[in-house]
Amino acid sequence: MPTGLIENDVVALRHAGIRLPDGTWLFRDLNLRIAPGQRLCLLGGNGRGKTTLLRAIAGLTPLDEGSVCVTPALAYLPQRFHCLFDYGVVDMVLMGRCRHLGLWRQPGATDHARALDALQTVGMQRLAARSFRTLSGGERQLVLLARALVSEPRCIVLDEPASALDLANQSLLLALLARLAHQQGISTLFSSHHPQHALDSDCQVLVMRADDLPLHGDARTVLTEPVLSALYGLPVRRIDIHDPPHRHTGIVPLFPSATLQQEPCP
Ligand SMILES: Nc1ncnc2c1ncn2[C@@H]1O[C@H](COP(=O)(O)OP(=O)(O)OP(=O)(O)O)[C@@H](O)[C@H]1O
Repeated sequence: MPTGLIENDVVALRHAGIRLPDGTWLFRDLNLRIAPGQRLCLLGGNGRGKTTLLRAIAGLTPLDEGSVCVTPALAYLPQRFHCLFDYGVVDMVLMGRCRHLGLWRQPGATDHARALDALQTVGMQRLAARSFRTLSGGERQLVLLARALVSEPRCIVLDEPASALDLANQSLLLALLARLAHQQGISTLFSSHHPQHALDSDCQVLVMRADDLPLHGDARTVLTEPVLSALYGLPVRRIDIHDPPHRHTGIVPLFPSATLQQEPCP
């Protein structure tokens, strides 16, 4: 077990803090434990520190205070991925096998089969013969998710994984993360600008607020209308929708521009 992790936890942050170059703290005294199969959605406005926190958990940004311990089997999906070389899609997915291959070993038939399986899981098997650089933003996000899957992770850290996905693929992503959690005990931490994703996934949330401590807890409890309205600086309503046998909660932001359009021109 890696030093600093308690029981089966895959992530442990203790009194974690990161300071910006101007001396202000992006977050401070943050304590967080992620257990196997736990899903945590990070919410917060632009520039609140979601990417920075996820990068710190992935070991890519150092903390200025406190400590972070993570499982060695952690996969990280960045918000944007610039590919220096012209890799094929399957080669890109196979990079996820590096940890299992060791130095100088080429991926074998089993690794290739796993890569194709993972592409199928994310609905991207039809792109197997393409160059990664030629893919659209959403296709890239899904291929990088396949790369994370073949690494056999215990925890996946995803920075806005749905930012380029259409509604069907957002649904596929959320269902996949839930399945990974329930069937394989894989934990996920993901950031989003869609509180709906946290509610629909019935997961935990960490709400990163300006000038206040983060709120942490069950999405359905934490994401009240006052909390959402304060977070985004505009009125936000929660609407319960009963679509038997399912119950959904919709999040509706009341954009001022919508009301302006209804006012008669002077
Ligand atoms: N190297 C840096 N130098 C100065 N400021 C930085 C640096 N890196 C990040 N920041 C600032 O830290 C803040 C948090 O950035 P971060 O990318 O973590 O926010 P975010 O919540 O992921 O935002 P978004 O939702 O827009 O992606 C931003 O104000 C950003 O400008």
